[in-house]
Amino acid sequence: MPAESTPETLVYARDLEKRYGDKAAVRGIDLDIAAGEAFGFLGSNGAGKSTTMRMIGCVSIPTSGQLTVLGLDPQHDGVAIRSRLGVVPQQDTLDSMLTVHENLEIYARYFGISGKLAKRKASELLTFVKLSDRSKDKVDELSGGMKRRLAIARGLVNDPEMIILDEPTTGLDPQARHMVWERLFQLKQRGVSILLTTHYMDEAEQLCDRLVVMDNGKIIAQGSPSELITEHVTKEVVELRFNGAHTTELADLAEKLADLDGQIEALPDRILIYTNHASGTVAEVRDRGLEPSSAYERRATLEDVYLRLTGRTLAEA
Ligand SMILES: Nc1ncnc2c1ncn2[C@@H]1O[C@H](COP(=O)(O)OP(=O)(O)OP(=O)(O)O)[C@@H](O)[C@H]1O
Repeated sequence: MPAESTPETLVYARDLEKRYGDKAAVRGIDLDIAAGEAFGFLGSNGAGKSTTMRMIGCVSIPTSGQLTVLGLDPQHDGVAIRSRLGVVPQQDTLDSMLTVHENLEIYARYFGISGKLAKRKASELLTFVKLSDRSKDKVDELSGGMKRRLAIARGLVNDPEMIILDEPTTGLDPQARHMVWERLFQLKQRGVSILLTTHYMDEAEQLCDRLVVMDNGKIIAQGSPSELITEHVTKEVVELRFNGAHTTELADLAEKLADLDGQIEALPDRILIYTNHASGTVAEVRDRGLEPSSAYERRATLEDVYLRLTGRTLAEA
């Protein structure tokens, strides 16, 4: 165990790298994730989030660098680490031939839990993820959100100290997402550490104590959601839209605002003004002869942080 990794350190990484042939998927990242944290990996497609999670989950061997998980070395103690982790992969890997209850019961056997104990555990977990009334149904009869909750229950079969979730709410409708979030809040309250990847800024803001923003295999920023916002953007944002105006026209309009107190960002469909004094900004815009078709003030979010750091919105990435 490296000197820097303490019993409270769940994940410790230094200069961690993963290459696939010539392609570097993860390019020398450092991580210090403490027990009890909800820790997020935020970034666009191909940023390296899943590859990092796979290394932490001991299913992918790092090409170079240092990595310890729960104080152990994944290359030598993979089995011991995995027995203490819960993993909820991005792809649905539930067994559609089995019932909801059987999925949990049979998965429990991989961890040496069988018989009455496995049945009891499956029932308890179905209560936890609010699927008790569907326990005899086949998995295919569940909605996407229910399947995701079942996958979370399955990841909890071995009472893990840490659960790893790869994009837990991608593709779910808002109500289903909230159900998943609520279960994850509950888990956190029970002291389970949570690692998750997400494309969703609101998810990261809701769930994560700390997070890293990844881009092109590197960590480009890290901190709590509020630290990231304070460090990289202003408190408030004014969003301006101009009927029918797109990239080129908006870039021209943005130039007329260059002397305003704030940073101006022209997107393909709107102009953003980052400022600490949103009130009064729209009047100043009008003073310069510009008439937005809509203007509204909001607080800055992680989406703004991502935009400032990469020059792209996550939707464009
Ligand atoms: N098994 C593999 N073989 C070759 N290249 C891979 C492999 N797995 C991932 N990559 C590449 O590594 C890079 C990082 O991929 P990764 O899946 O870690 O990104 P991600 O941030 O999780 O993206 P997403 O949000 O789409 O899941 C991508 O360019 C991807 O094509």
